[in-house]
Amino acid sequence: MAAQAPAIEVPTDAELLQAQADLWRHTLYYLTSMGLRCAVKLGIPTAMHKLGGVTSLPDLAAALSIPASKHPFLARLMRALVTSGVFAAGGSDDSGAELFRLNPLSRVLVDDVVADEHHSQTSFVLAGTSPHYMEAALGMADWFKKDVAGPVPSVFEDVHSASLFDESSAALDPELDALVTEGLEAHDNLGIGTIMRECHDLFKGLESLTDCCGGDGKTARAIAKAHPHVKCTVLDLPKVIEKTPSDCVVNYVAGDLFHTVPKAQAVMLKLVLHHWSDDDCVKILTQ
Ligand SMILES: C[S@+](CC[C@H](N)C(=O)[O-])C[C@H]1O[C@@H](n2cnc3c(N)ncnc32)[C@H](O)[C@@H]1O
Repeated sequence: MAAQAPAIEVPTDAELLQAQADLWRHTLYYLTSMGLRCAVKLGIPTAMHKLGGVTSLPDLAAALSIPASKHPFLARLMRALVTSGVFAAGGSDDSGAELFRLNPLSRVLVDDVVADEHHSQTSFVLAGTSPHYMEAALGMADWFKKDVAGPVPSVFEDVHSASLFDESSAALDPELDALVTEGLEAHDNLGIGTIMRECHDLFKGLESLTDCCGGDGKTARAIAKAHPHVKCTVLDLPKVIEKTPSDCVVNYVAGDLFHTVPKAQAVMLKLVLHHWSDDDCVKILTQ
């Protein structure tokens, strides 16, 4: 006799209403990311910066050349992005018009500003919300069902037959490859000022350091500037090092962290190990 499925526990009305609200939230959550992508593609943070960091909807619509038929939808987008914390509500102006402000998050999405500690993160957003990333995420259920012998490919590798950071991703989509590299550099450069201020003592007494996967060397240069006695070396892939102008502050080495890591008293692995499997991490740490 077939086993009977267990009875489903009946939730209370309050639980059911909460469950329904949560279900809607989780089902449509991707629209938060897409709203952020839309704001970046329209250049909303940069336009707000040029308007003094605070704007009414008509001024924003005019700055972005949004057609009148879409103004009510721009209002919805902005309110949704305030709710998700991308912008801040700015009260209202003398005529009672609703205002929106840049907050710390949207400030790092302002392009075309040259300042030591400003590194626009727009390429990170555009890469992370790109069609290739979305397609990979949509392939997750099929990926789970496939049994594989040997190393398990990531969902991205499974769906696109390409791996991030290597030649295959450049062949898949050169624009995405450039965005990913740019986005990582921007991320790498974002918090270095804070790290130098908050973790100053960490580098005391150190004579040499290798920044493994150190990209364009911004982090290593900041360390060398704050701690001139530390001899800094950057290791990254040849395609990254070839594009990095050499300087007299940091030593740049092109290579693969699985094969060689330039010798130093300390090795920095910032935002590296999460990308690899446990076995690969052991290989990296062995190096
Ligand atoms: C996510 S990692 C680390 C980024 C950086 N340290 C940071 O904090 O943002 C990205 C960097 O790793 C480099 N990379 C990827 N695979 C590598 C390998 N096998 N050997 C050396 N560098 C590699 C990439 O070229 C890229 O610059």
